[in-house]
Amino acid sequence: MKKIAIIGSTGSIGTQTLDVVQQHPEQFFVEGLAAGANVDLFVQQVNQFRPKKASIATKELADQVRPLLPAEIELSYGEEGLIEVAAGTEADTVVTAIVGSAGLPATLAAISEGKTIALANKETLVTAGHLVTALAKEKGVSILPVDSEHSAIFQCLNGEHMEDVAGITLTASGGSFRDYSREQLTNVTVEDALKHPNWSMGAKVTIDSATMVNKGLEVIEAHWLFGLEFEQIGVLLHPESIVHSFVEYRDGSIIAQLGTPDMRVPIQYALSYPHRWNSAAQRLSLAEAGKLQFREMDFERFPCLRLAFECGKIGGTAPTVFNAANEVAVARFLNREISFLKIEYLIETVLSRHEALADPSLEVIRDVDLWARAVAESL
Ligand SMILES: NC(=O)C1=CN([C@@H]2O[C@H](COP(=O)(O)OP(=O)(O)OC[C@H]3O[C@@H](n4cnc5c(N)ncnc54)[C@H](OP(=O)(O)O)[C@@H]3O)[C@@H](O)[C@H]2O)C=CC1
Ligand SMILES: CC(=O)[C@@H](O)[C@H](O)COP(=O)(O)O
Ligand SMILES: [Mn+2]
Repeated sequence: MKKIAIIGSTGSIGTQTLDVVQQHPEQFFVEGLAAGANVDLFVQQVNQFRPKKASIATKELADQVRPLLPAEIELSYGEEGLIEVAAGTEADTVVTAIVGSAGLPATLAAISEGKTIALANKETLVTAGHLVTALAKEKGVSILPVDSEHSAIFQCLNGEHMEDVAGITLTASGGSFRDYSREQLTNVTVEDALKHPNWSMGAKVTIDSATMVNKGLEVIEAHWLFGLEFEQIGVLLHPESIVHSFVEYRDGSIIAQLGTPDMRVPIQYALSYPHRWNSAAQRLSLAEAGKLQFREMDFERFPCLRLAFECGKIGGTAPTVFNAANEVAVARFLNREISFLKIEYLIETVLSRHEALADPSLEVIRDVDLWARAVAESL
């Protein structure tokens, strides 16, 4: 039986992780659940799964939910609560389903305690990939990808030798505005941006998908997860999201992973690895799919992807700034303070004011992250 803790249990990845748990109740014990502000769902989850420890975003929310939870459950809150759930239980695996670099301290704490990480929270690897991977190496901890593209690459690498890898290609749906010209992007709305063509996901990653920031974050995520140079990582537009990504080997062979777009499959694989279990996901019929389309990525149309590659290659604090500026820009767009196109303007402007620092400590990452957020708020 696997003991798991989930940070971000009330979100899209968190709830689908609990779906997987419900499909295979004999395989799991839920040790810890941490949520943000979705009180109703948090109370329901804690009462249903009876973790030993639970956490919610603030003291006020914790006071509000305490009477609604079984007395024996240890309830905490805030960043310390997240750390308690991620690192302070008997869980052997922590699913990082929280959004944003807010997940970094709890992820580092979980790794310090030797817990396997099922990583959905890509922002932690973007903002501090060198620290996360170095600590994981030191502690002998595996970081198993949940992100669909990285799960695909992980599956395609199974049993192979890294020195035989020529390169990998991440597929990109193109997001909500795939076929819009840049001119057409001028007046798009939040509602339009939230309509992803293939995946049902949280708001932030859906907007990231429309700006192509998501693929940029994923390129940097792949660099850290698989130890590849940025020159070995490509991106291809694939509107159907059926080929989840692929690896090219030095003999010219390409190995791809395919399936219908359903996050329960990569979530489950991170938890069942190295085994595979039954899944309720809809089966893929290639005959029904008929044609699959692939197109070259247009870096003029999607400048945030170009910026992400540039930041990844510069390294140090450049990806930290890219990520923090984007988090603020997306929040401001969702809050209807700025237009869609201003997201990329904010990222580019904040980056232009930053001189990247090499090999930053956690303290420097925190300071730079705060600085970038303040600048992005002020523009
Ligand atoms: N959704 C998807 O299909 C995919 C997502 N990912 C990645 O997975 C991560 C999660 O995405 P997704 O599930 O879509 O996001 P959601 O917005 O749906 O969920 C985010 C979760 O994090 C919680 N949360 C947010 N801030 C805090 C905080 N400060 N303290 C505690 N909990 C917090 C939320 O709590 P609450 O709702 O209670 O406020 C919620 O449970 C992201 O990094 C995303 O890029 C990767 C691949 C696919
Ligand atoms: C499901 C998943 O992994 C998302 O991160 C996905 O990648 C979004 O799709 P696009 O970024 O390709 O639009
Ligand atoms: Mn993805």
